[in-house]
Amino acid sequence: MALRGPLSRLLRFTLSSCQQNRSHSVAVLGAPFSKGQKRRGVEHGPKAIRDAGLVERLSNLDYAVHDFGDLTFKHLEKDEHFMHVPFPRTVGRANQLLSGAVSGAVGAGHTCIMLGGDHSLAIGSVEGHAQQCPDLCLIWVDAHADINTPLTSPSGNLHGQSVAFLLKDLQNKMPEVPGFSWMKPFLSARDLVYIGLRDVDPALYLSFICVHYITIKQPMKQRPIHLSFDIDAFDPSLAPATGTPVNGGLTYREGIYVTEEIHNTGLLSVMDVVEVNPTLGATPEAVEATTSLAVDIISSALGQTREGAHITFPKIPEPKEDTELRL
Ligand SMILES: NC(=[NH2+])NCCC[C@H](N)C(=O)O
Ligand SMILES: [Mn+2]
Ligand SMILES: [Mn+2]
Repeated sequence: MALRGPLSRLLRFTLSSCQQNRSHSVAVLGAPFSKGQKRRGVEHGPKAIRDAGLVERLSNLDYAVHDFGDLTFKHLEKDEHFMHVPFPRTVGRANQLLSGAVSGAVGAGHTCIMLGGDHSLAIGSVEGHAQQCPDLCLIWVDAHADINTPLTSPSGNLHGQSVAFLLKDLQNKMPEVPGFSWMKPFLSARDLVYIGLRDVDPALYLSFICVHYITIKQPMKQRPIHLSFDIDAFDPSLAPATGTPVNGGLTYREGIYVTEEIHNTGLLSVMDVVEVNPTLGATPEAVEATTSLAVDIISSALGQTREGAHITFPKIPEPKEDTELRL
């Protein structure tokens, strides 16, 4: 007999791996991968973000931090271009591996932080998340919409196409890309929100309008959130060590505001932080600024506040006689 009513709702709530212990347990997953674009160095992102003190900062926020280390990705030998898209099978395989790892981490009850790597990794990260939480919604913070298809992409780079692999709405616009037969698009455009866009390719203008139109008409409900944060959403003066910087980006305050508000929903389930490329900073300070910014947005998405801890005094302390200032 199928359960109905409050009990079945309670059981569904209790059993959902999307809800378990989320607030106290964080999985950190490194994805040192750069083949979704042509500038090497972004594979050093996970180490650079860890070296900027990530695990310590999260532990100070009272999380049990489980650092699962870095995934090992292979470059596949026979991996010819598909149209003008480089390394399709290598990118597809890397994402398949990442998908399994993210699914495992979410299934085990952790909030998962995925450190990239380039933004093509969002394909596997969101797919793996959706295996556990099919009702997730996606918040994409980025200078770029990353919604090109192989036919519209000016560069061929897969990091500019991740969203097109995920969206059901673009299914009939996508050719079959070798390396991706393990997945099917599953996300609806109404479950996607963009923040920070300012370099949108002309060919994808129409689908972009469609995403926004639907999003505004149907605001998101209480769903697990996948936050995919491309560090180039920030202004290059704040995050210079990245492959495709665009002027006029988010200020520090705007970026922290976004992550604080996402924390306040209590629904953050997976966060990607991608496109930190420590080999592209002009100086060590430029690299340090970018990596510590990455640590700041992760900490803020996990509950660090700018106002400090709230300590409530039962009675407001008053100065005693002998603490008076004597000259
Ligand atoms: N994840 C990124 N940084 N993407 C940059 C994409 C740049 C350009 N729109 C392209 O398709 O090639
Ligand atoms: Mn970008
Ligand atoms: Mn991106």
